[in-house]
Amino acid sequence: AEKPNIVILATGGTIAGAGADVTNSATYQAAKVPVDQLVAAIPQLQTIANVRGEQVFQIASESFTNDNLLTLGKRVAALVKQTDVDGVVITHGTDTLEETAYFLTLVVHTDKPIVLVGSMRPGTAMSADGNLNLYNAVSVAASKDARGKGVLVTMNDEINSGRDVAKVINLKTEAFKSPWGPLGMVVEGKNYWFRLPVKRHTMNSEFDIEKIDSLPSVGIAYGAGNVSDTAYRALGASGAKAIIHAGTGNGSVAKAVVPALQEMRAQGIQIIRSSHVNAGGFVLRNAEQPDDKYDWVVAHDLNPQKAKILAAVALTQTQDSKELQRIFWEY
Ligand SMILES: NC(=O)C[C@H](N)C(=O)O
Repeated sequence: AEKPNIVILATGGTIAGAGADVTNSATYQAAKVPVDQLVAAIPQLQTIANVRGEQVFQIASESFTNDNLLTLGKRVAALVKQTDVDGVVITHGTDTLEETAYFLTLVVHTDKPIVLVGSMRPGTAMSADGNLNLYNAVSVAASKDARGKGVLVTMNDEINSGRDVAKVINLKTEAFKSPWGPLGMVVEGKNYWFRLPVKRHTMNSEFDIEKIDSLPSVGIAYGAGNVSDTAYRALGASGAKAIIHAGTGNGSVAKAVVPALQEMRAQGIQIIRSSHVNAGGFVLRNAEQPDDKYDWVVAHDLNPQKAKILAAVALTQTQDSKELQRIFWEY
């Protein structure tokens, strides 16, 4: 049988990082090694697929911007339309990998596998995790059984849904978890699936990267004890079209913050309540705050940074808070 054709789009991150010494697992520079070198380091890739690399960016992912998301999204969308491309792998820093994975889930219309991958240690370190993660990513992207499952993330032998996976711990190689568990495992080039995403994604999404040329500004402000409304008001004054409340617990909002959010909603800014609890928040309408009365939106199970991505994408299409809430339930 002919080998599938896989394109690796490289964007930087620790998987392209380099340290001064093999003992440097945490002290290193991200985004140093070019994609051809990453591919050449794993000759076994060519036994599972015809692999070629493209350097899209060379940046640490904490510096990803909306422009980077749009450029990458448009490149992925163009590639998956090509009959000579069977799957796309994206090497990415881990800090915002969960945002890019969700963004692509929302805006790229394809059933071809799109797999994001990073590493927690640079390739120069002892027990570097990048090569195995990348081998796993290519093997998942090259397999027919990965089709139609939405954008995927392969880290630490797990296959997670790009929708809900998040970086939950730093330094450890077991850094990525979904609150609802992995979709499967990849072991020695074979996939073992256990569940499927039910939220709308890729080919069933109403959003399309080919129709999106800019994303509105969406800000995140963090709830904690003794919080004031300063950050919230500053975001509103800076022109944010939506504010994600990274709330305590159930997305609860401190008394000191509620009036500012009511005022900003009256000015047309969307207020979206999410939760910053570590293992996965889940915010319900009218629990903790009267969302119907205030015309606020809840982020469902999306963490604040994923809620930011969905809000930005949704606001390219609607300014209606009820529509926005529908979208938050469906995606
Ligand atoms: N492990 C990593 O990739 C972290 C790095 N700061 C990045 O996101 O680019």
